[in-house]
Formats: sequence, C-alpha cells, structure tokens
Amino acid sequence: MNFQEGSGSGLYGPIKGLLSEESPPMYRETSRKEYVTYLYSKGLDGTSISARKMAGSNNGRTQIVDSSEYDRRSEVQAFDDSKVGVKGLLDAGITKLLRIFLNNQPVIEKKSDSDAVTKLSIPVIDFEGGRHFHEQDPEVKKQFYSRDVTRMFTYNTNYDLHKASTANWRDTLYCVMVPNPPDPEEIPEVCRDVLIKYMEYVMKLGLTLYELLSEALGLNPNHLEDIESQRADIVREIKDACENWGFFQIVHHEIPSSVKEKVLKGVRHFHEQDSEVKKEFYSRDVTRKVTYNSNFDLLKSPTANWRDTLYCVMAPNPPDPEEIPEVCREVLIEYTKYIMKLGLTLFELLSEALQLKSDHLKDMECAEGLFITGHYYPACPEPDLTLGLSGHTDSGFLTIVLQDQIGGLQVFHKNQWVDVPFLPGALILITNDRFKSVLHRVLAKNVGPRISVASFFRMHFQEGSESRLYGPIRELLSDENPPIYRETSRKEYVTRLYNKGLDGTSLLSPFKLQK
Ligand SMILES: O=C(O)CCC(=O)C(=O)O
Ligand SMILES: [Fe+2]
Repeated sequence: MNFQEGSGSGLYGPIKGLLSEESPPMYRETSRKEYVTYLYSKGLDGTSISARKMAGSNNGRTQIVDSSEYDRRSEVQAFDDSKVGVKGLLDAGITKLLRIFLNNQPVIEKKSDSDAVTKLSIPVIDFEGGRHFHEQDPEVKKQFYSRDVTRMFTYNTNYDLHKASTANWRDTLYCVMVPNPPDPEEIPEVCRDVLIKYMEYVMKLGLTLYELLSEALGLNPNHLEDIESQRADIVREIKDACENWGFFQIVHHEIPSSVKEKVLKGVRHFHEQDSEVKKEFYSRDVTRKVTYNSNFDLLKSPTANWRDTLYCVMAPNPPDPEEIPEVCREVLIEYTKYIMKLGLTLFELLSEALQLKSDHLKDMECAEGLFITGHYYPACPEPDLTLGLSGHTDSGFLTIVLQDQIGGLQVFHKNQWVDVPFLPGALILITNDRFKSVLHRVLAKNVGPRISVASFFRMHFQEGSESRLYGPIRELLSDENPPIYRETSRKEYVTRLYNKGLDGTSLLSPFKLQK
C-alpha cells in the first residue's frame, strides 16, 4: 500500500506461524507508514530495504469444386494409407494440392483479401500507454510533475532526487491504484484505459504469486493476500468476453514461457521425425490414448485440411508415459499439469461469471477430462485453395489454444472473420453453451510450419462414466430462460463429432430443442 492507504495502525513483522525458539524473529515490527517513509527518505542507494457468416463477403475470389468428378473416397484412403501426413506431401516436393484438399464449400472468400477480413480486432491490452504519457508535450506533463506523496498520480524525475547521491537517467509516472482507485479523470488520458486494465491483470497475478509464496512457506494459500475484491473485475471481463465473443486471449497467466516454448518445440519435433518413426503412431483407433494422423475426420469431412495432428488423452486417466512419443514426452506431461491448473482457475472464474458458486463447473466434472492435440500446419503450396482447419465449433467445455508466431487462426464475430494475432505468451480460450461457442478456423499459409497446441477440457470416448448426462445448467434455467438444448451423454456427443467431421456447421445445433 501507499502512504495514505489502509489503516495506519497495522503493524507488520515476521509471520507468527513461522516463528519458534529455533527461528526467533530477526526483524522488528513496523508500520506501513514508517516503512514507506523510510524508503522515500533513503532513496535507491544500493542497499537493501529488507522489505469467423460462413459465406462472408462475396468480393473475394471463389473456389467451387465438384467432388463427384473423381473418386474422392479412394484418394482419401490412399492418402491415409501412406501415413505420411500433409508434411509428407510437402517433403515429397508437391507444388499442387491433391484434390482432397480443395475447398468444396460453395463459396470461400479469398482469404488474403484484407477487405474481406474484418478490421475488428480481438480485444488486446495495449501496453504502449506508459510510453505515450512520457512522449507528450512537456507542458501537458507538467501538471502532473510533483513530489507530493499524498497525490494519487504524479510524475517526476527520480523520486529520490533530493536525497540520492547520484541521480538516475529516468522519468517516472506514479499511480496509486488500490485499494482506493483514483477517479478515472485523475489518470492521464493517454494511458487511462490501459492502466486500469493492466492493474486488473497485475492484481490477479499478484494474488497467484501470494498464494504460491504462502505455500512455499508452508502456510495456508490465503495467508498473504486479502485483496480478493479485484477478482470481481476479472470475472466481469470474462463474462463480457464470453457473452460477446466466446473467446478471449489471456496474458500474465501462470504457465512459464519456457514451458510454452518447449511444448511447441516438442510438437514440432514429433512431426519432423522420420515418417517411419511416426507411422507407428498413425491410427484412427479412438480407443488409443496417443495417436497421430492427418485430419481426424478425413474419411467423413467434405474437404481435407492442410494439417497433421498428434492426439493425447491426458486426463482423467493419463497414458503410460512410455506410450507418449519420446521427443515430447516430458514436456507434454509438464504442460498437462499447468493446463489442468489453469483450467481449474478458469472454470472457477467462468462459474462466477455465470453467477454460480466457484466450484460449480468443477463439480460438474468439466475439468476432469483433458485431450491435448499438437497441430502441425506445414507451409502450403496453394494456400488460397484450402484451409489449415475448416470452420468449426469445439467439442469440449473449454479449449485453451497455444499458437506460435505464424498466425492464421480466425474467429467469426459479427458476421466477419477476425484474425487472432499472435501475442507472445498469450493463450487463447474458447467457451461453450450459455457463453458463445465461437466458430473458428485456421487459414493455410505459404509460410510455415505453424505449430499450435489445443487443449480440450472434455472426456474422450472411453473415459468416465457412460451414463452421465450433460445439458443446460439447471440453476441457469427459469420460465423466462427455458432450456435451449436437450441433454446428451458424452459418448453421443463425441461420437457425433467424429461422424460429422468438420463441415463448417455448429456441433451444438443438433442438440437444440424444437421451439
Ligand atoms: O490451431 C489452432 O490455432 C486452432 C486449433 C483448433 O481450433 C482446434 O484444434 O479445435
Ligand atoms: Fe477448435
């Protein structure tokens, strides 16, 4: 807290639960005021302070293919029997796409036509706000220049200019954001919105870190935090994103960059192994926990996509580690732990956003099943004639997608396809049911490979109890809000997905009740 915030009389000292005769206190108690005053009077002196409509617009190029002109089934089968995937086709030097990849939707807009792609963009937090403040006209900035530590917003050069032996080459904008947020009008306009949003993310990250630090000290996870109120802001943002987009990007989550880089690399290594090594995994047997193939729906869908995938059923019953390809074994196991944890956090926030108790979605077993897919989209010789992944809605309760820097993922929003830009460190999340289940696809590109890892929270065929039925959450139903969908079992639902393939239509529509 800053000077003027909170109770002045609270004292802080070593956590009592950590003290004993062998570990007597090493530091005396102090008040916030004494501590922060000391910081300001000392300055930085080098010492410790000890403290995606489907047709889209028609102005693009169209591609119509009559699939009855050739024996599609046997060409598909021949491709499947080769077990080399689209990567194998590229490696063999093809420069023209096999017919099975040509898009036979009645119309597909030319994807590279930027006018056909919307100017709408996924809400992303602009972290440039701080820089804009400093690059304003000095006269504008002067009104904030102050050393009055009771002001919520100030700007100056070296907060300790008058105390420190050496001044530093730096100007700073200071903002006291919680517990009593300033009136937004007090925040410099050029960075107002971004500071407010940024604060929300930082508060959330702080909570997580406090929990981890508490646990590292062997204390109750809530020991170090009592700033839970900030969670309400995140829940509000999530509700808004889920109702309006069915999609959001998250930054500042708990998965270390190193783990994300390693899992993308691991998936790439798997796909770039010798075809003979990969063939032992090539299968369409949905009862196997770890398989690899090109287009899970190759034999059902109207068009093949330019993509190969490694599939791993990781929860509730993980495979024997030996079953996971060696080149990505360790990292997939590690990534699973992080994704399960992040999933639990997201299900809590989503439950709250639905005004249910935090554990509601978890208690419904939404977080029990995890199906991880490692996609490989090689550079495509004719990217305008096919797709990396046809338009679809996902089959799980929630999907967390990690994509690399190549891009190509799009979501359908307000009758337009919107690009999902690569954000370093961002995860992409797709929600189902009351919240929008967003239609999305991946473009094929002439650069690549593009790697992505999509983690679906859903059980696979053989997992969990077969009799369990899923339908609209009862607590969300009322006379004004009658159920829109009928109940279904996991088996019926997943079987439908596999029988239907990705044909550009919503997976949920067959489960709609008649009006
Ligand atoms: O590769 C991507 O970015 C998206 C993958 C996806 O939507 C899926 O696997 O369902
Ligand atoms: Fe998807």
